[in-house]
Amino acid sequence: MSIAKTQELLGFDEALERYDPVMGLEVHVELGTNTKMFCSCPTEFGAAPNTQVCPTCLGLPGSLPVVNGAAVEGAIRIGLALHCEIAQWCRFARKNYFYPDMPKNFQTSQYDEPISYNGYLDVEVDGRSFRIGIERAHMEEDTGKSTHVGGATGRIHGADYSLVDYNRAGIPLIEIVTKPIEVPGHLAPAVARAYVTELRELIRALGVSEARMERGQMRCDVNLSLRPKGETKFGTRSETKNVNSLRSVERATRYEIQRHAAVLASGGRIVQETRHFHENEGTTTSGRVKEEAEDYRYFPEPDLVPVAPSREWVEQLRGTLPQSPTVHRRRLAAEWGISEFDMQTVVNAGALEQIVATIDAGAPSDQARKWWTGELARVANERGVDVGELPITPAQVARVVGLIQGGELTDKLARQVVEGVLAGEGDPDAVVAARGLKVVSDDSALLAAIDAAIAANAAVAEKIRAGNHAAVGVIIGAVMKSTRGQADAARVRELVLGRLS
Ligand SMILES: Nc1ncnc2c1ncn2[C@@H]1O[C@H](COP(=O)(O)OP(=O)(O)OP(=O)(O)O)[C@@H](O)[C@H]1O
Ligand SMILES: [Mg+2]
Ligand SMILES: [Mg+2]
Repeated sequence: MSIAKTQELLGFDEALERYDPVMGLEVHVELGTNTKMFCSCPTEFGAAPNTQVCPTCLGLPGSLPVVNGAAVEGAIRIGLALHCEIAQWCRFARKNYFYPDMPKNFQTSQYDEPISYNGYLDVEVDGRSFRIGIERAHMEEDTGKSTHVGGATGRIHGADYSLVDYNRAGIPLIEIVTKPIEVPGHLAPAVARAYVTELRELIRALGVSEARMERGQMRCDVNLSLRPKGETKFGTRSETKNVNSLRSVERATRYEIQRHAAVLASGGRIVQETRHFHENEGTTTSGRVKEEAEDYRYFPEPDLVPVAPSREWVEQLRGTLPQSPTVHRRRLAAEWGISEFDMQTVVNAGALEQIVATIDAGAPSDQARKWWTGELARVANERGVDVGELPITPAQVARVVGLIQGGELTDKLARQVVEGVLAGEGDPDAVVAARGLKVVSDDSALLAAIDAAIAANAAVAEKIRAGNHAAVGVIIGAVMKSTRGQADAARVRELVLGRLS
């Protein structure tokens, strides 16, 4: 059943003839610290619900928060990597609102005094570079996680009941907010995706988070507005919350451009509201009318001392920054002998990390690239997920490549092995065994198949005997068919010619 109401859309190109989009991206990153932001609860992913909680992260009376130094360090390193200024002195603030996933009824965040501000990140799309301004990157804590059960939709409206897990409440978050982004409209969705991709690479290079979007370790809010061409004043924005894959960031941006355009073109008004993106339908629906900043009644957190990182510490942390992802990619491209354009294809496929890991597991770089940007990218696209979410590991891909190079699999058989791994049939070797996919390398077995093919194609065999070697393909084809593609074609050719000379 389609849940999202079908909404009038304007064609993408048509929308961009009349309006220019303005975007703002808010990315939340969960830091991979051992303990939470303001208490010493563990942060392990996947623990039984409500087992990693204490009076502080549950907001019980009498509990007091203490700032996690490792989280501040992570925040500063992220700020420095984004070319931000680091505050000499900053405070936490209470952001007040009521929601069941937030036991304290306020979120400890930062408001007008973020730890870092005014930076940028460069991204590349279609061979063009865009500098995305960073407004600020501030520290806060995550909320609990709610699950809405039953009802007609499985969503909060109409659910029978909701469950909440507070293990996530209090996990350190860095919220990275861009300045308004103005790029050529037709590139806006790709630039949004490229920005989140680049940011993810950077966060991983820093080692501060695994930034796995499918685990919610990195989530993006897509703010979007349109303004009539030639106008300078920004239009009213919508804010699509918690978009959780690279592909969805791109799709949500595109959808909102088309939806805004349809509303505006028909004389309607955009209301400032939060929206939800639905992966299956590729649409957004209205969430809640957005609070204004004053609705949150921000005020300085009285239970925490200000954070005043010394300049020596900041400079020392600057010294720990990794090579920028751009420089790192240039080095890899040179190592692999590919152009920067090919490298961009790899990055935009979101496959860089998988390829590096596959090479580390022993595969040559061209083979690793071929699988991740070819067959696996195709399957990911078909399933509507990012390649990193496919149920196959770099080590498994490296094993498949190894089997091809050892002459035990042909390319065609290898694709079936990969299909088996993706279908959950186990490791490559298990799939080979279970599906009987090994190359038939035993000559006597091949000869039996060859003799049968010769007998079935007597006229062709006669031509080959008479010296017409071009006809050999017919016999090879018949052998490949009878061995279900499990023979090595080159070896079959040798044997057929040997038989018929
Ligand atoms: N008219 C607009 N059109 C598109 N983007 C906008 C517009 N005005 C602001 N933005 C962008 O939207 C984002 C707003 O994020 P910000 O965190 O500042 O505020 P918020 O969304 O009100 O707060 P919250 O953190 O509670 O979601 C920024 O990236 C900003 O650049
Ligand atoms: Mg927002
Ligand atoms: Mg925000």
